[in-house]
Amino acid sequence: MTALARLFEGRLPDLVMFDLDGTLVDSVPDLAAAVDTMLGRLGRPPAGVERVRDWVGNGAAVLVRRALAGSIDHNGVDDSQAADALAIFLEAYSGGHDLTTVYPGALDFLDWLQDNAVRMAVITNKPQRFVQPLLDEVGLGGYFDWLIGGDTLPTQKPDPAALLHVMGEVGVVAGQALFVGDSRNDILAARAAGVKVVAVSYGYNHGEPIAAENPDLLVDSLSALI
Ligand SMILES: O=C(O)COP(=O)(O)O
Ligand SMILES: [Mg+2]
Repeated sequence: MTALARLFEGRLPDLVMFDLDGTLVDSVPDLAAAVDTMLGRLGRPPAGVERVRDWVGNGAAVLVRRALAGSIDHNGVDDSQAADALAIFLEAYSGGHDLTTVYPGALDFLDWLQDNAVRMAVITNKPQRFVQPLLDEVGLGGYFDWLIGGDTLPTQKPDPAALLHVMGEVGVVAGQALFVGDSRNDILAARAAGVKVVAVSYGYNHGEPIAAENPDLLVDSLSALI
């Protein structure tokens, strides 16, 4: 029996919901480039990929505020400057996703789920407008029936609303659904929705080991779930 089937008492889940950044794709090089373009336009020094990696996961507005603060704690950032900076960032990030890559093992797992008629969704805190274009650019455009961005619904992860929304649309109960993610927000959202959660060890999670959040399963590659 596969590690995944063990979580579902011998069968496969009917629905697998995926986080995007840090789980399916390594998007930080493009996000960091857009952050650094924004900082440069404001006359500030670049942040660089390593720092931006720890700031991703709460959506674009929070990423920009963290970049302006130079730290994960963005209290004290001026709201109107943050709004201006966000507009610059969104424009810069619209330039494409040339530096974004699919993680090893992700494509194999998606193909395997598709072959087994498992329904799939992406639930990300990334703004909705970037999700389909990014998936298309990296060759993952054809796998998902539902794409929920950080601004699609009134709340974003760790709120479980997006998971509950997709589960309702598919008509799948919590016990037959799985969430796969890289960060604390993913685990909190999955737990709040009552669904099992697999974490990947290679993602972002603000520089903290995701094992500390006690996922139901922790894998170094999505191909380990096949
Ligand atoms: O903060 C982001 O934009 C990325 O979020 P994700 O990890 O939920 O895909
Ligand atoms: Mg993520």
